[in-house]
Amino acid sequence: MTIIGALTSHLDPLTLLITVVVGLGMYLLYWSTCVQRFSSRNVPPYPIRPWPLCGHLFMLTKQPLEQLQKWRQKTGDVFSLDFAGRHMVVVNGFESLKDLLVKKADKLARPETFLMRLHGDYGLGIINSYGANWKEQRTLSLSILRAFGMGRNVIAQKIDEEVEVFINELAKFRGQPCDVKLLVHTSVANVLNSIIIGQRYEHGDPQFGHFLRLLNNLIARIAGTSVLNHFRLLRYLPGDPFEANVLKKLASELKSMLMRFITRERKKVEESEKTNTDSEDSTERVNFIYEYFKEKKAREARRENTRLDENNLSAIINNLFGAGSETSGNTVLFFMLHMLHRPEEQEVIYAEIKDVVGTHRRPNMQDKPRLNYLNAAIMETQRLSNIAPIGLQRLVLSDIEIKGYTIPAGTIVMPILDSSLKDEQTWGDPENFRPSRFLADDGSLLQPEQFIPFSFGKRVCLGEALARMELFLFLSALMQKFRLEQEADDLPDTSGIYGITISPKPFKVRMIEREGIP
Ligand code: HEM
Repeated sequence: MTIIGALTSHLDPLTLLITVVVGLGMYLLYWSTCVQRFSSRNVPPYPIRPWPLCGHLFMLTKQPLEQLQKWRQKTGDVFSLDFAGRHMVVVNGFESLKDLLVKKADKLARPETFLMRLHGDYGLGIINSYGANWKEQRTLSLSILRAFGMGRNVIAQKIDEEVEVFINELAKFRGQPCDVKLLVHTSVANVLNSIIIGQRYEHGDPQFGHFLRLLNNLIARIAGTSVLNHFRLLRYLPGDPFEANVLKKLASELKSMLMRFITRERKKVEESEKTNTDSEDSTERVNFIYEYFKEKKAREARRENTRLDENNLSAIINNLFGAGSETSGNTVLFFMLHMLHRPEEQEVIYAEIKDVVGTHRRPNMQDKPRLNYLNAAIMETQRLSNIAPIGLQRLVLSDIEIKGYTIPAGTIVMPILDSSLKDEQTWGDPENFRPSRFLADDGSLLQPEQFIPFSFGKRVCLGEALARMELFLFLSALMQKFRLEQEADDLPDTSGIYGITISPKPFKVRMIEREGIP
């Protein structure tokens, strides 16, 4: 719902008038101090004069990336925007992004959003925290995930279990046109279930279905409430026109579901301590929550000062599900879309798999270094159809210099990852899907430093290794087993829909089984 729609349908004329007058007065007051504050400093310029009250906010609604690129051409790599009185700075281009995200990383935190305030999780977990707490939570989370990926590689095993179900479910369509979105997202969420809570669910399980609906419902509503980040007064409007209370209810239901798993695993750790039965081989034991508690207990036993606790753990689980399901799922879907557009690329990938792996077994992680064309096609999907093109925002803690401009403390910075992934000078023809750009003349895989779909610096995506493994195992099995064919004469569009991440528009595909694949 638009602001105007929400205001007019929920307020009587007098309240509306008072709201407008008070809002305007506050804005003018803010604006005059804002102009004074910035006029004396070397801050990045505006590309265009901001509108009263909302600044540039509503100039960015429909195709934000395209608009940001137009402004970049006019103003340069680094420019300012005004979001309802809040100073924002947009940073483009590989060198400026590196300066910001790698060299100046210590002077950056995350800004608090309305949603974080609603959840009460600003400063908790990984995504929304910074400083010492972020460091402790991130370091432990990463080391748990790394340990799962080492030796017998529990993560690869868990993904492979899910891949088998995924492939069998796809085969059930028997080449009929199907919308695979739910299947893809369910499979990817199930990988996270296995890793985080230690159990997977059957597709169609009512409890899992409820969890997925909650998560999707929550994610779908977040974009609608983002206006509240900038117009704080609107939070107090009667009638909940932006559904903030619905969001709060959904979030607390999700949290209490997760708390049940947290309690279960805490009890398991306490039980195993009492009975001394913590067997290394127990696959049931291998889950993120259990390992987190085990480490918490160990630090407490050593009387270390630790911030490991249930509030941080619950925030981390939210972070992992929030950041880890849509992202990988949408990348799988974009890959399928690009394959539909390019039957000839499908045949190259299939021939490579047939040559390296054969058709008697599914590809595994040992095959990955030898399936370079497939790896290049996955990278090209992530470059061209990046699901997080605007990156994650930063809050500047103390003044920094980028490209000769001063970005003052308190500013929110938007790092535009797409500006590196689609840079014409780097890629030549950035708008074309051309996997061979990632291959050297001898067929080996290139890793250009400008390829940053997972961002870079100390805040680089925590799930990068997991996501790469998922993408490889799901997509190699998919390309080995099926040829993808379009449903109708018109090929589905490869452009995305803006939300929390970029997702493909709904499409149908025929999954045609190749001969002789298990
Ligand atoms: C194709 C899949 C994925 C892509 C493209 C992706 C991309 C990103 C990007 C661009 C960021 C922002 C980094 C920054 O702030 O500069 C990020 C952060 C993060 N991602 Fe991912 N991600 C993916 C999958 C995953 C998965 C599978 C997980 C975990 C299960 C995950 C967990 C996280 C977390 C926890 C952060 C916050 C890191 C921090 O603030 O320290 N991501 N991701």
